[in-house]
Amino acid sequence: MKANYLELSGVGIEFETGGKTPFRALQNVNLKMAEGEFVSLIGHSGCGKSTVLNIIAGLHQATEGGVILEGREVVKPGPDRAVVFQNHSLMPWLTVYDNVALAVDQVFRHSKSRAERREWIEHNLALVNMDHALHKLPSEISGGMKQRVGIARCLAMQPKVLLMDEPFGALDALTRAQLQDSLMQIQADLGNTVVMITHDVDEAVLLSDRIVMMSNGPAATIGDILTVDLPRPRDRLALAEDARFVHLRHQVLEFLYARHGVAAATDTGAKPVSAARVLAVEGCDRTDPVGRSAGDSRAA
Ligand SMILES: Nc1ncnc2c1ncn2[C@@H]1O[C@H](COP(=O)(O)OP(=O)(O)OP(=O)(O)O)[C@@H](O)[C@H]1O
Repeated sequence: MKANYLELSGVGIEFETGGKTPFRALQNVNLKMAEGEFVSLIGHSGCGKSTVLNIIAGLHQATEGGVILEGREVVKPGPDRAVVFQNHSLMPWLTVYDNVALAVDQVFRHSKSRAERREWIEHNLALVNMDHALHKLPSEISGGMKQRVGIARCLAMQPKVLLMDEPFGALDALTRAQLQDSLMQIQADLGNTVVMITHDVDEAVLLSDRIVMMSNGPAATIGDILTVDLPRPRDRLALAEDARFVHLRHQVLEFLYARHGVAAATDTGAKPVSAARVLAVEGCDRTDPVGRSAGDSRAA
């Protein structure tokens, strides 16, 4: 396993706003990831998580600093980095099989025979338990199933890094839990290097090796990094009662609410809400969507 497999050094970005002053979204973001590591990005809405992911994906260019993947600078998108978005991005006119085939043909047209590609597509759909629906159209399967196909499509490209932008954010709690378990199993089997954005504190602790907690923007940066040293495989039911899990969860909440309370609270001079209060209010028994307003359609 390579230690500095993916490295962000001194990453900053300014966006043109149309006015005189550009908007500085990120400043001095530094992160080194090992091969096979699972890292979650968490932070309040609008702090810059997707921007970090897009810079790693090569969809945005950093204004300062840069990203090195396996010794090479990332300057544009490439098949070595696959992105899973919150809402599946399947082609509605293609079957489940053909949606995955599109990506597989692009990457393996010259290196795998037609029969090998067919086997590979079916194998990846089996990994996410979707091999029973090869010939269905996206409109004929559920939201969770579509998301499974999106994940299979990314896995089938054998990317060096899997980038996931709130992959389970739009799903109901039961489907989300099933997909989290599938993802843990797949990562245990394949050893993928994963960067995942989430607003769900429990999800971050359950899935990650490390949780990167971002400060509020503008000029957001990494505020702290929490190592999740819970042994694998992880069982969600057992962990719910596990003192270490509860402690890690509390540390994330402490960062988000006590140390980096929402901007509205600090702007008005009010004290940020304490993690203890959040836990007390929520009864400490549920997932904590971060930085979502009541009107936000993505709220869990
Ligand atoms: N292309 C762009 N042009 C101008 N500003 C942008 C652009 N993309 C992002 N921003 C701004 O940069 C900041 C970070 O946005 P980003 O989408 O990365 O946040 P986020 O943490 O992923 O938010 P959320 O959790 O709500 O998805 C925001 O203030 C956003 O308005």
